[in-house]
Amino acid sequence: MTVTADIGEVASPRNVPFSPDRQGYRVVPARHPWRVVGTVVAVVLIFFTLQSILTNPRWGWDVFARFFLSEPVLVGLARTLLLTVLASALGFLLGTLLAFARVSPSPLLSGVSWAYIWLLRSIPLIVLLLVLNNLGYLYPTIDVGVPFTSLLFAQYNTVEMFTPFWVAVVGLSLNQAAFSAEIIRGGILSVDQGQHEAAAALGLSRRRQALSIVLPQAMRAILPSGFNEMIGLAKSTSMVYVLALPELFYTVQVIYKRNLEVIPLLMVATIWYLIIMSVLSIVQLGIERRFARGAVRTPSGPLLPNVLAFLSGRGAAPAVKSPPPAPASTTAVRKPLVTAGEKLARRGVGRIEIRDVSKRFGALTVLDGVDLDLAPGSVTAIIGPSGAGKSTLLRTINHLERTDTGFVTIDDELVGYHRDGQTLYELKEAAIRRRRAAIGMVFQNFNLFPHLTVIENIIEAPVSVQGVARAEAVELAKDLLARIGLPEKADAYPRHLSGGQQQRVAIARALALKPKVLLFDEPTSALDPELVGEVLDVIKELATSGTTMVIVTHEIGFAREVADTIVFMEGGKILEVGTPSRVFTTPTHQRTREFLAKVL
Ligand SMILES: Nc1ncnc2c1ncn2[C@@H]1O[C@H](COP(=O)(O)OP(=O)(O)OP(=O)(O)O)[C@@H](O)[C@H]1O
Repeated sequence: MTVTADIGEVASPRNVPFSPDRQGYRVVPARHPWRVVGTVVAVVLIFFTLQSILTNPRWGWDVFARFFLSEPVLVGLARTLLLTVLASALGFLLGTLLAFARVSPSPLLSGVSWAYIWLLRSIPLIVLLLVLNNLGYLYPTIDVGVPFTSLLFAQYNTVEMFTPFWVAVVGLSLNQAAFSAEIIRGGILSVDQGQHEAAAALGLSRRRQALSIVLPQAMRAILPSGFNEMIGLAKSTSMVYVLALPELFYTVQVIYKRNLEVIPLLMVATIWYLIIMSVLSIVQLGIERRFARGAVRTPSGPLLPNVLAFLSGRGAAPAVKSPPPAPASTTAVRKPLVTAGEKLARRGVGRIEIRDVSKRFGALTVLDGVDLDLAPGSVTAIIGPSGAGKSTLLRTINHLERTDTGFVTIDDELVGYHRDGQTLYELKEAAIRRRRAAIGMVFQNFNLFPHLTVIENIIEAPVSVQGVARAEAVELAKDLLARIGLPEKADAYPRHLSGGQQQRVAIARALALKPKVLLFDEPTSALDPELVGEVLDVIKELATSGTTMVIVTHEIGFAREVADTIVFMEGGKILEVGTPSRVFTTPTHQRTREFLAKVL
């Protein structure tokens, strides 16, 4: 008996409250009559189109069948494929260099890259190919020697060297590079600034930052347009007919001019282009999945097993990695964060001296002659109203922010400069990076690398900056994960962790470099209130480790509990420094009293 009959006997269905415990409901899906009409129209159209194509003898399918796999067509096809592969590879390589040059701080590099892109995008491809084909007229020989002298090591005939095939490869690559450069630049710009900062704070070299951190993340934005370009290029190869180079399209043209079977031979070229584009689209799908690692909440499995599973009716294959198990209790018993031996090794290490540091952003003075001395192993909380310059001061300690005047030293070693008499010379990037490795930094937004697993995030800097062997770094990372209570998350991606867990991993990543000094920039501001506790617990434990710690925080209760020194800042100046008991109970400065009255 259906419920409709049942309800109908008692009252109208509208009056009857829905009762979930009733059995026997019949579910009727919503109807979409226009969807049905659309499908029928589409099927009819496809049927008539196919029928017309297959039954009209003028399409000449017998001629098509004769030439589809003929030798000249296959040779032309191979040439088209070779041109596409070579020009794509060279074009994307040059495009990547141009894109990095374009975003570089050097105005010269950026300008040259801009000019190249502007010029090559403006010149029609056909004109570029014809100019390159006439290079022999402009420069009959290519000379290798010392310019402005008569010293000549070798001389080549331009026409002999620059065959139509190489003219095509060079022309297509130069053209492709200009378009790919802008696509790659778009990808680079789509990577969050925090990722660059985290990579710099870990001391990764520029090359490593570009290849391991920025490009893999940029690929997600680059791939769809990049493949579009590649598909466009595969079709643009037909333009090299102006060089009389027999690629696929030129070959079929030559044949149909002889036998006058225009349509069947155009179909030969069309079907081959369709096949090339389909293969490229499948490759694109596979590569896009590869670079989606860590970027999606529910990763889809590998492409091929999924397709096979779908075809055999078994549904989708499981994802690359099974979702991480339920979070372990943060209160579970775990190893101490820092061992007694490590505490001993840190004794007397990590003295910070900040001298007369000033910093302006345009007309705004953000730091105004700041002086501060922090003892080895001390824990300092910097508090103050928003915009006081707290984060900027913290970032000058590891030279993420350059000072306008003044300097910072750690254990008497200047950060970011070397001194010669009364002059401070800024160090080269590589030297700054080496010194930065001694200063760990934890950011408000965690800034974990989303495309790397937890363990890969932690070992990245020890392996690439400190040259630790990978196996050793993995052991150390696993040990750190056990100490922060996340041993089971080694292979999870950051996106699959809660905010609190991500921040704990970020702390482990900073600790992996065994830093002398740890900087925390509002480490709990981006967390839900219930997750704050688990991060603060880890920081509290670190506070007893003998590592010098500087924490910018709005958590006044936490600052009081964990810090041995409180620094109150406002308007780019330090107004008050003292122990928590003194600053919180008897602040000497009027502004500190007003601030604490508001936040306590
Ligand atoms: N890169 C920058 N360019 C221009 N102005 C900046 C830059 N970074 C910071 N500022 C400005 O410098 C001032 C101090 O910023 P900072 O982030 O150091 O303050 P804060 O005390 O940490 O504030 P909050 O507690 O809100 O984070 C602010 O007015 C900010 O707008």
